Amino acid sequence: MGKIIAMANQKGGVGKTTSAVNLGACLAYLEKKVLLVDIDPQGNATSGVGVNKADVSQCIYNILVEDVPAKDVITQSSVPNLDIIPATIQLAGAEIELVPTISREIRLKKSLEMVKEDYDYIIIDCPPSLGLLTINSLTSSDTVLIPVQCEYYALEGLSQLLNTIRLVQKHLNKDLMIEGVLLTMLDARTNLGIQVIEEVKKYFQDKVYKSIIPRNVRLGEAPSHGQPIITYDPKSRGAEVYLELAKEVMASGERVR
Ligand SMILES: Nc1ncnc2c1ncn2[C@@H]1O[C@H](COP(=O)(O)OP(=O)(O)OP(=O)(O)O)[C@@H](O)[C@H]1O
Ligand SMILES: [Mg+2]
Repeated sequence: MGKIIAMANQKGGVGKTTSAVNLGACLAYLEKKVLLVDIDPQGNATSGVGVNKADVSQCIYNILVEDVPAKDVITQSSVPNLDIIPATIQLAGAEIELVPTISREIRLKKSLEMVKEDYDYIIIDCPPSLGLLTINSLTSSDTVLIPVQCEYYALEGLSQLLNTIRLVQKHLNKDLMIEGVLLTMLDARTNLGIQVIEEVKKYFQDKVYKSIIPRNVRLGEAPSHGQPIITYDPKSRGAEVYLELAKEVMASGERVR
């Protein structure tokens, strides 16, 4: 039975997609069967694993709004063991179209239940908002992984996210847990980064991963080649650290079980 992890933070550009793609690809590299779910209309996770959005005939929109079964939408990525439910710009309308529909918060959950058995991990790349798409993701998930960028105001907005998580726990998914907090884009040359690490650790304590993602040029380049870092440049520091993260995620799952 697969573990479903939502990669969420409503703040834009903190490394959600980079982490969803690269954690997913590293778990796949470690021989886990992984499904990446792109639920962001920007579709960056989709193109990040080598799927051309222009060639996508059905995407997550059709699952959420038209009840198309997930298995009809799942596509193979450029990476062995890594499948994807793609997103295209069509999804931009879903947030509004879903408002008057029945069971609008549990549509993704219902759909993923049908394929959960086929995977070890399902990773959902959320959009930068706390709207219905993110609510659907949190409702479907066993845990939420929160990427936090190592910059000034890193903790700003996190109380809103934690509040949304609490509301989802209360009304929609009582078993939702925090998987962990991932520090991203650390520039080790500055004192600021070190201060942010201390601040985030004070707040989230042992929930913070030991693996801290550095700012790494190769990580920024890989998406434009439609590849995760583990295939684009396996020897880069970015690849090493995402592989360490994948091992941490696997180890913590084993502790819980
Ligand atoms: N560790 C890193 N080193 C260098 N560049 C990075 C790193 N992580 C992310 N980036 C780059 O920073 C930008 C934002 O990252 P990403 O798209 O992963 O954030 P996001 O939280 O998914 O953004 P959004 O909220 O728009 O969905 C991208 O251009 C990405 O390639
Ligand atoms: Mg993103």
